[in-house]
Amino acid sequence: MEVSTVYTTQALNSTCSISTPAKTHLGSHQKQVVFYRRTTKSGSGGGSCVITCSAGDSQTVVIGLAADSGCGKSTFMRRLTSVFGGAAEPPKGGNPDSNTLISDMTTVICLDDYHSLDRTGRKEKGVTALDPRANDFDLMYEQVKALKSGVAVDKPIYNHVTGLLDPPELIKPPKILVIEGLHPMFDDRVRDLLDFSIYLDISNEVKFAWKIQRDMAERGHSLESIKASIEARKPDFDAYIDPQKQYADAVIEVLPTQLIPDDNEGKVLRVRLIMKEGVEHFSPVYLFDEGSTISWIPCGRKLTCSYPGIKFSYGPDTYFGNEVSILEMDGQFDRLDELIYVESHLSNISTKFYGEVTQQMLKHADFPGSNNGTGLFQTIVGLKIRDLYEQLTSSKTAAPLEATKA
Ligand SMILES: Nc1ncnc2c1ncn2[C@@H]1O[C@H](COP(=O)(O)OP(=O)(O)OP(=O)(O)O)[C@@H](O)[C@H]1O
Ligand SMILES: O=C(CO)[C@H](O)[C@H](O)COP(=O)(O)O
Repeated sequence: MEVSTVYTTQALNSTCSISTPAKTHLGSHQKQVVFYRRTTKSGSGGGSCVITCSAGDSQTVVIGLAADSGCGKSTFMRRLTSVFGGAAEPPKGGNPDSNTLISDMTTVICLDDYHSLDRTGRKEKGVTALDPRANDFDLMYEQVKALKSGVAVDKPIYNHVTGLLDPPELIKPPKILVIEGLHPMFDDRVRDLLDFSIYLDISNEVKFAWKIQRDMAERGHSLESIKASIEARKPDFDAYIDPQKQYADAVIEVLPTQLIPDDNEGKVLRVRLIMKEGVEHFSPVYLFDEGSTISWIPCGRKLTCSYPGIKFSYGPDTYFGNEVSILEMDGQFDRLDELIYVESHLSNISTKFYGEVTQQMLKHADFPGSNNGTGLFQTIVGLKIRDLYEQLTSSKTAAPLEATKA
């Protein structure tokens, strides 16, 4: 079923006038946001209008996090929001099945909320949720653009419990907006709104091991049904989700270990942090010496390692034609407090004090991946995002001063 709800865009602390779309001359403090009504099944109720607002000074920094379902987005988000301090919670007094998480600094919205077809609708049309035809990219673009410009929106909610589209919830523009889900970099208009983008690239073998662990243990699914669901999603995953990694500023790639020959357990992981060079406000992390090619086995007097050990690598490379730096960790930590030894050999990690990475990792030692490169690199990317946010916001406040000087 398609949806006939009208989604409005509300201005926060702003004066707005609504008109039909037209070329309008905007004052320097005015923002123009076009919002769309979804067309009903009969075709009525569609169209668009324009809201012109005098928005506040603060602008929202927008981060995109793309990954397939069950690939660690929620875990990554918990690590990221923790870097900014304060716990992230669903909107107070709202829909208990809301997918949104709000903390002092961040609002995380799940792009599943832009499914234009509910579960029955997808079944009727024979499309998966990964298919662009099951998602409303016009609305996603308009609402992310509005939030980025300081304008609140009524965002739809996709209810994962019922499989239905619930009435919308009000989202106010936060300091940092994270859009996480299947398609944050699919639509070029949405992609252009991102200040930084991350792709979690989990290899098929590892994805399968994680899904089995979660869906069999926590959701009572059978091995056969898990296999069937992964297979059914694969063509659309390959066509629409995976290609987004070429646009990401940072990719966390998770592969089976190379330290155990023919390992098929998926417990020990080789994790690669692929960082694009030349991204404004983001300088890649390095090991020992920037730009060199390094291989490092830190096990010994200062780092306890049991079989199969730990190996780090670092160096320049290319990825989808772009220059990148890649930091790799294969293996897992025995003692998390000894991570400080590794941390002290990494540079450009954007910590505010010595040992901050280790402190963050210890704080969330119970999160999945805390003993390997997934947790380590997610934490580092969280710190890099904090740094990017601080640079972006300080350059915005510094701009008028520079203008005065000139
Ligand atoms: N780094 C990791 N190491 C081991 N297992 C992990 C890791 N990250 C996630 N998992 C496993 O994958 C499951 C899904 O993780 P998470 O909920 O963070 O993913 P998600 O992408 O948000 O999933 P969904 O989109 O389905 O809600 C976890 O319950 C855990 O079993
Ligand atoms: O990929 C997904 C989430 O990222 C889901 O498969 C998608 O949202 C469809 O949800 P449901 O399982 O409720 O049908």
